Amino acid sequence: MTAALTAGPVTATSPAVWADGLRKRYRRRVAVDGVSFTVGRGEVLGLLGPNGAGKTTVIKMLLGLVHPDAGETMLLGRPSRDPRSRAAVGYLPELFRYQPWLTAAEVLTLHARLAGTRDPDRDVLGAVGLADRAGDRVGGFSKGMQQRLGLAVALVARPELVVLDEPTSALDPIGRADVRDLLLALRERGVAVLLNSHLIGEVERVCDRVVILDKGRVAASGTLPELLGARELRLRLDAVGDAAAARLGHVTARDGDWWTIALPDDVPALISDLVGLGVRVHAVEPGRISLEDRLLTILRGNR
Ligand SMILES: Nc1ncnc2c1ncn2[C@@H]1O[C@H](COP(=O)(O)OP(=O)(O)OP(=O)(O)O)[C@@H](O)[C@H]1O
Repeated sequence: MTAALTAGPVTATSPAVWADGLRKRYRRRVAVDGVSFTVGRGEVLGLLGPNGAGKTTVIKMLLGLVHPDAGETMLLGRPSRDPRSRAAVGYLPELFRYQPWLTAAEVLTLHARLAGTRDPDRDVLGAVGLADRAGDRVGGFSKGMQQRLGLAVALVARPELVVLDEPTSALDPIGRADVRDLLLALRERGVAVLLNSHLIGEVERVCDRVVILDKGRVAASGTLPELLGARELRLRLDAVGDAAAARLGHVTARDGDWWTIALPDDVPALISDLVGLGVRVHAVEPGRISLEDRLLTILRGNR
């Protein structure tokens, strides 16, 4: 993997994140052990892995909050220690507290000034569903509202890369769906997102690519189709004669009335042929293993 990585010159097309051979040890415990990956511009990358896998440590090394023992990182085509790259990165830490005596609007103004932006995004409180709480003190916010504010802080300076460490852990289902829409809107605008989340369904819905960390190493990585394998079709059928069974092609699994086959090029043509051969078709659905199943298989195989 390392050989395929090239930081290249600083251009708008340099990867948003380039990490090569990151290592970190805390006393005798190896937290991160040779992690390399990239996040492209406008790409949403999910970082997955069990507790203690090293995800937060990787994020902190990328952002210059933890000094790596070895390895290199570039953000937006510049070394991560370069203030010009950091100014274009929005970060929502896993654990954070804002000054409880400030209002939400004041927190945003403060962070826009800290980021040195002349053009803060004034609509960002609306984007995270806090438009009507701008004048309220943060000390009175619920956990979920604080997390929404944290997201607004990460976005206020119009970043080119957003790093979100468990952004929805305190959010209700509607809040999670809002964040999902927000991430997809960011991607539309070409903003890159690095998302660390234990909510696998969420990662599966929004991420273009996934890196799975385990015991400080990359256990697997790839696009969802790469990780989840060939797609299949599940059909509930009865009255399947020999000719219909032959028409189904390669059957990968059979459980009573349920048949799982490799996804055919033309599903309607298959169904029409099956009906023509006297088959009763009760259900047709996509069959692909979930990211959760894949993750568990990878992690259990790694024990
Ligand atoms: N400041 C620190 N001092 C000592 N050990 C640390 C420190 N930070 C992290 N570690 C250790 O490094 C390993 C990786 O921790 P890290 O927080 O990166 O994991 P994680 O994948 O983010 O976990 P989680 O999903 O639980 O948040 C763990 O064994 C942890 O105990």
